[in-house]
Amino acid sequence: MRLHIKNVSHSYDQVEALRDIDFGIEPGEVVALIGPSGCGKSTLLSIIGGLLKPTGGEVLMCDQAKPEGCLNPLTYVFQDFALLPWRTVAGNISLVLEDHALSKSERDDRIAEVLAQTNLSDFADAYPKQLSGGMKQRVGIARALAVRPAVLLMDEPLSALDAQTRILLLDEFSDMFARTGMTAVYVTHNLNEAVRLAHKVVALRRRPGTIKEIHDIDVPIKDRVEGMPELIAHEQALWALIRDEAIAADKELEHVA
Ligand SMILES: Nc1ncnc2c1ncn2[C@@H]1O[C@H](COP(=O)(O)OP(=O)(O)OP(=O)(O)O)[C@@H](O)[C@H]1O
Repeated sequence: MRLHIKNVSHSYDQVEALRDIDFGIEPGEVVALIGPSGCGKSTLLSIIGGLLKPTGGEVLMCDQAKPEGCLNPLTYVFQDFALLPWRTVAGNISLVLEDHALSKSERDDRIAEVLAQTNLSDFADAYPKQLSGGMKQRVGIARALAVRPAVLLMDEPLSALDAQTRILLLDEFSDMFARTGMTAVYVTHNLNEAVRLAHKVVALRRRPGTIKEIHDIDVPIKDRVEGMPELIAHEQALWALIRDEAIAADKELEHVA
């Protein structure tokens, strides 16, 4: 499915969060949204996902192409996992399937499939409190994949995890994108994640959030490895783009605190 973010603007009462954001998301493309705190990344993701209606512009689905068996074209992966503690891993995944007309065996097959894809098959009956943060986020990914989305919307999915787990999951995300050719929008503060995962990085400036630059990364995702000179160069270029505003945003937050 191709999306067109067409002249999207959004204001929260007096706060102009986004102004005239315009870009396309092609099928199979991973787009990272980066920029300083408060530049409107999460607002834009919510608008793309249909959780928030923009005060100007629109998000167009330019075609209806969806993966076979797609139950929900736009699906979220949350920073804080958003798992129900009283449900098992399989039960948490089942939750997103229960409102759909699937037989029990179809549901069980889908659950088994996404558990296998996320290396969780042995943990189907575990409860969230028994899992590490990295495992919980794998469940978040499995739950999102269970509906076979056309576009995966990921809001800082690694930011609640410790450094080692981030490295491991970043490798897994990279494998997943390379293997499945999935379309995704990935919000992050972390430029290393952006250059490992994205074909296209949309850098926003703040007050109001506008596009500063759309930066293409033409290294195939399957060939990207940590520390690769091309990726380091892209990361440095992105940092040069947002550095001054990131510092300004940080000072402001310190001041507020
Ligand atoms: N519900 C809301 N009501 C009022 N203002 C809001 C609301 N949500 C966000 N804002 C404001 O809109 C602007 C953009 O916020 P948003 O959370 O989208 O930015 P962000 O880039 O995702 O920030 P961060 O990187 O810190 O998560 C900020 O100035 C923020 O204070």
